[in-house]
Amino acid sequence: MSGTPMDKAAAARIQAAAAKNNQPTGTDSFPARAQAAADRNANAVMSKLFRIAIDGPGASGKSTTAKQLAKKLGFGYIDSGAMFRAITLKCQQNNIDPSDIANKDKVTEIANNAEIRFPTLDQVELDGQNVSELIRTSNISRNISLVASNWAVRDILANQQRKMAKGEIPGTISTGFERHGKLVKGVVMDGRDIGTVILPDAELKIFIEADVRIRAQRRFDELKKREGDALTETVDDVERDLEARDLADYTRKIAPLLKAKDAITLNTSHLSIEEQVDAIEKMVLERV
Ligand SMILES: Nc1ncnc2c1ncn2[C@@H]1O[C@H](COP(=O)(O)OP(=O)(O)O)[C@@H](O)[C@H]1O
Ligand SMILES: Nc1ccn([C@H]2C[C@H](O)[C@@H](COP(=O)(O)OP(=O)(O)O)O2)c(=O)n1
Repeated sequence: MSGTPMDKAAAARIQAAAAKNNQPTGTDSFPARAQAAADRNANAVMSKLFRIAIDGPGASGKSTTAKQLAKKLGFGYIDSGAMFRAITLKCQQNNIDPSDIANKDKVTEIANNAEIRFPTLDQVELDGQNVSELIRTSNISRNISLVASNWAVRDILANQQRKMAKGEIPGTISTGFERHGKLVKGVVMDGRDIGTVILPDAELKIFIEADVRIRAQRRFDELKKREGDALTETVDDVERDLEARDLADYTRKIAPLLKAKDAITLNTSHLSIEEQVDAIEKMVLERV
């Protein structure tokens, strides 16, 4: 795609200067080269990704919003929580208890060797297997905080998350959208430390919140839909689990859940999914 044409006055000025200096004005002329440089510059601006960092506590609506937003804008999507969930699952599959300090190196090895991919907006793959459903059980949620507070695991995943955001590790593709005649490509990443640690210079940072009872009810409904009569937990159980995980996330020493200074708070307690997606889409359009 070519960039914005130089304005006529600038081209005329260059043409006049070239004539004065007796320079050629054909395809290898200064104006032609200046136009090519302007095009390259415009393309460089367009190839810079618009990065949206979404953080917040569990079941506040981050991933639902991030996915729909990514779909609407044609952006890539990286679910950083799913990566911690996948490592927790892999520990369980290998009978490694992450709470046992003696297993520290084994947990690091698991994280180092785990290949986590997002082939579509809704799919999570671990070592080539679709684990999208397996990672969302309450059992994984209850055991994840030990993995999330392991600095070696965080370091390994942080590295992968930054590479994914740059497109250096294959992820969901950004096709982008047209705005003012330019193609805007981007990526949405959600988690706990995206705006503070992973992408501190993201173009837009959102901190999503919702009342804990509302979050518990939403997560309960989701689990009920997935597990049906097999679900043994009540809304109160889900609320207790969420509170315990929030506490672990807010108080851990490394990369705690924190609202970045320049993040915009969005409370979704009384919003519909469509309203929260539209609100962030509006913020994106205001900035590009
Ligand atoms: N505004 C909303 N109204 C009703 N349900 C919602 C809303 N936002 C999210 N949900 C639902 O709440 C549950 C938790 O949302 P999710 O996006 O998974 O949260 P998070 O990624 O923050 O853990 C999902 O089942 C989702 O469909
Ligand atoms: N960037 C991130 C993302 C998730 N985590 C950890 C802490 C979270 O409690 C778990 C699960 O995250 P996830 O976003 O999947 O959880 P919820 O869907 O919000 O319940 O992973 C993290 O430490 N850092």
